[in-house]
Amino acid sequence: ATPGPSEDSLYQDLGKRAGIAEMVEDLMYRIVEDDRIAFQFKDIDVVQFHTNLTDQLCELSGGPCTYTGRPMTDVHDGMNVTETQFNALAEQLVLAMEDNGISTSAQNRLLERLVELHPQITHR
Ligand code: HEM
Repeated sequence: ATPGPSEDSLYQDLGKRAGIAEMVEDLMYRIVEDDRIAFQFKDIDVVQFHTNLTDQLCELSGGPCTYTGRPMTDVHDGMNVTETQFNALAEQLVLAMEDNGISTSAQNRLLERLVELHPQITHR
């Protein structure tokens, strides 16, 4: 879909695909240090996860990317992701964005779009 002006500006504010890739890398280091969620990620394909989450956030923010990973419901199926775990990941994402100098406004705009995915991720 053609991005509207506000979506396009979120993509810019996140530092385009390179900025998003950087913050996703930082997020991954944070995840393995967070006892609330690290266990869920112990067997993942790190490169695949990094590429797919970066593309997803790029597309979601209005950038010229296409997410080619699996549907969110399929990916998180059988993980029983709790509210606490979801919030822990969101918290680490905020801290990763903070580390990368992303404005509070851009952080909140991205979180708004991620909240829409919440039902597809938790309690599956
Ligand atoms: C905003 C919340 C979240 C988003 C946007 C998200 C998005 C994604 C994406 C894009 C992938 C890659 C899919 C693929 O490679 O096909 C993925 C994989 C994964 N996610 Fe999430 N996720 C979220 C929350 C969580 C939470 C809270 C957990 C657990 C605590 C979790 C656990 C995992 C695991 C373990 C994988 C790897 C699965 C595999 O490769 O088999 N996710 N997620």
